[in-house]
Amino acid sequence: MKSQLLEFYRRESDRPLKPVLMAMALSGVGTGMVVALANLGAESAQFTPMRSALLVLYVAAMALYLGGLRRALRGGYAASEQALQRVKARLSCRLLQADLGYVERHADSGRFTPLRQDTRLIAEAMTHVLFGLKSLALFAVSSLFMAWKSPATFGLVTLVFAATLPKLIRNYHRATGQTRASTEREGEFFGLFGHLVHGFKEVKLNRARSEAIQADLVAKARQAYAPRHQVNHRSVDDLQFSSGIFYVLLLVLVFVLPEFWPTHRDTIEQALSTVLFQMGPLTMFATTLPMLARAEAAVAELYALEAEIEAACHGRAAQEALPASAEPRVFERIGLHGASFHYTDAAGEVTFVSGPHELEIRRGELVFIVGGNGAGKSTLLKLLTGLYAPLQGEVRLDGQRVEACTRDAYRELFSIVFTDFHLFERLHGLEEVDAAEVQRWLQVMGLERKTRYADGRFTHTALSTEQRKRLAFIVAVLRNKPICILDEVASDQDPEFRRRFYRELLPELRARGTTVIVVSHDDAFFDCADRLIRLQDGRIVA
Ligand SMILES: Nc1ncnc2c1ncn2[C@@H]1O[C@H](COP(=O)(O)OP(=O)(O)OP(=O)(O)O)[C@@H](O)[C@H]1O
Repeated sequence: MKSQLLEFYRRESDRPLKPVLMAMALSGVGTGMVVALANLGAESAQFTPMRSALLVLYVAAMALYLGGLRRALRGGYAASEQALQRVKARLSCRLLQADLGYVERHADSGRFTPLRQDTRLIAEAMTHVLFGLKSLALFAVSSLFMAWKSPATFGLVTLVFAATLPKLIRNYHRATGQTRASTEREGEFFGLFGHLVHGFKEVKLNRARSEAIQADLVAKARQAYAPRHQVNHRSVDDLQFSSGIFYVLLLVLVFVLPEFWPTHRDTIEQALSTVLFQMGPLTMFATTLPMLARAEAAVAELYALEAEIEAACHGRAAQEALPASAEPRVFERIGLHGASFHYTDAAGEVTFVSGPHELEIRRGELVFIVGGNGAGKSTLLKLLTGLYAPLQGEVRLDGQRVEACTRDAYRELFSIVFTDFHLFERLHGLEEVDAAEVQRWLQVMGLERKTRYADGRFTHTALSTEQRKRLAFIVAVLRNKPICILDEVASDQDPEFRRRFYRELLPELRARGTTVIVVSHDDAFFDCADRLIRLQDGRIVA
């Protein structure tokens, strides 16, 4: 039986798994020997050389048990933690290489919940793997003891065990499949739960919406529970079946066999104690199976997510730190030449086409992109900045086509504040920034009494939406990139700030050599731009 879980630990960790499993198996053997030797020792109270030998063996078995357990648990936990840390790091690094479209499609869908939930399950599963193995080893030792004490009973137990095992294995595989189905449903539940948290204000204000969401959440939770419920039921059935069959066996041994086979009466006590001795590990093993099935499903889910992210990377190699020389710091012009992009819906139908565009922006320009809502301004920016690869045509930097292999470096030209900007907790990548410079910008933006900059972060970010947008603007400016893109940064700011933004801040940025591209609806300030680019229905019209 091939276990994806064991394969996962083996593949993802440097620590060899075999010695860990071996140590746990030996620990199980040690436990079995301790119990068997105690049984043998109890047979006679006389001090004989035989009893002394048993005592020595008992101490050795105890050492085997304790030593094996320590080695196995320490090694096992270390291997599973290392494996998970490696997979989490790999997945997050690969996600950074994935297409923006893929992340946009799944951002609110709960698709990334396996990273949190499944990794926890896999971490916990190591304990179940090890104790399951220990139970099997213990079962094997007790069987040997039984074979020695009562070969007939051993034969009977082996027969029963052989008849039971295929059913347990079949159920184990079925449980793995059903747990995966349940995980998918759970992802949908967490997706909706994320929406609830983000849209909490709206939900709070509207009873009908709140009730509908509640009903949807309950339905999704129930759908996730249904397959898991079946798995749980079957595991209880399995447990009942495997222990029940042993009780039947006991019944046969104690009440039936002696009637037909009188000599069996002499060994009945021994047989009885060894069968009872076997029941513990077997029951323990049966209880670990559902947990292992869940972890197997979690591994499959995690690798499926990785394959999906990998596909969204389109064969791009894992990113190594970009050499500073690869980052274009100086340019003369960037442009779109016949470049177009489109969105599709779930059925693959095109829902919006941006382009084809002919556009060139020169170094030092202050350009405004204008147009109605949904005209395609943000999409054009994503195309221009290399966040979306053109589906047709090309993006050029100083006349050179930007290829898949140079797109990462090309993107380094830009710092951007999008309309749906995100403020990270720390100013990642700005560790060397001059604190006095940050303070100066906080003053310029009228935020000096609202927050401070310390230890690589703004001390207080629970500000109004527009104040947060000003912080995002500061971060973009501090990045000091050749091109700064500001998507509707000023649209909802107060009139005085808006005036300063268009009349003072933008010219200041241009004066220090930054090319500035601004998306704006503020027609009162269109005169500030060197050039207007007007969009309508995804096309540049002027
Ligand atoms: N990630 C996306 N997936 C699918 N369709 C999208 C996506 N983003 C935008 N669209 C669609 O593309 C069209 C253009 O959107 P875009 O955001 O580029 O317009 P915009 O001019 O920036 O709008 P606004 O002024 O309202 O911000 C819209 O019809 C929108 O529904």
